[in-house]
Amino acid sequence: MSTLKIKDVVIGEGASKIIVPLVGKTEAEILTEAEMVKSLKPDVVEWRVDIYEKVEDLEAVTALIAKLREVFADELLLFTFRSHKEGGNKEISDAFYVELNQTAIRTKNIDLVDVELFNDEENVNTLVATAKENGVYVIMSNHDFFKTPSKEEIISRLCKMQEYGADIPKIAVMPTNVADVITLLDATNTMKTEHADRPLITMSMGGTGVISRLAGEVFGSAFTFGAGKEASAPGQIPVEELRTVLNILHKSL
Ligand SMILES: O=C1C[C@@](O)(C(=O)O)C[C@@H](O)[C@@H]1O
Repeated sequence: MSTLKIKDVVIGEGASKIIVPLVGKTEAEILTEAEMVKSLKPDVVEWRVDIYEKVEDLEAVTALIAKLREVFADELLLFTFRSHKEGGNKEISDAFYVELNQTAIRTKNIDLVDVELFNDEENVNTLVATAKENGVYVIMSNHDFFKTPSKEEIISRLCKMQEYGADIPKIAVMPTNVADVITLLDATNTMKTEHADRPLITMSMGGTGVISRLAGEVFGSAFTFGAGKEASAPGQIPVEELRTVLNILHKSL
């Protein structure tokens, strides 16, 4: 597996890097939250644009991206529209999903964009191509908020993301028992050692899955999401606590 360097962040080496989501609804809330999140010194800040009240207004989205870029001049900025079917807040058409993400990419004010795997193949290809043309990195993602697919299925989805040209494949699944968490960790380790030629992000959500958010350096997840003002998914723990555990693990390895 090779590492990926974006600005000063070397991904896939050392302790898992920390991504903190912004989950405000209004511009004022998002900008206040941004200052608070900046003080937590994240490696990456994820703007969950599906929560923004004006997500359907491309001019408003573009203007807010520019303001977030000013706040996060040094951190990496990740633009994510999480669709309703994958645990997000809003339903939009496929056509608008492409338009929204292309608009964000073309501002060149973001470093990374989230593209969901389970989309029309042509749309996924279009978004990957637009990102590459504009120097924006793609995190390709898939979420199952109800269950954990088999190890083979998890690996097959992550491999499919590599085939699409994703810079960082990502999967988040929900465990219904401890064995499911082990399945996710086992799939991550096998992916890392046998299939992946680039960094990955995996997590098992909810309380039972928290170990997967802490032990990425051991099993092969290059990033972990920590809660800033508020968690954006079940199982995220506050950044300060997360960093403490990541450092303990890193020193032991
Ligand atoms: O895809 C992910 C991962 C996530 O769902 C989590 O479980 O930490 C949180 C989301 O904000 C992010 O877009």
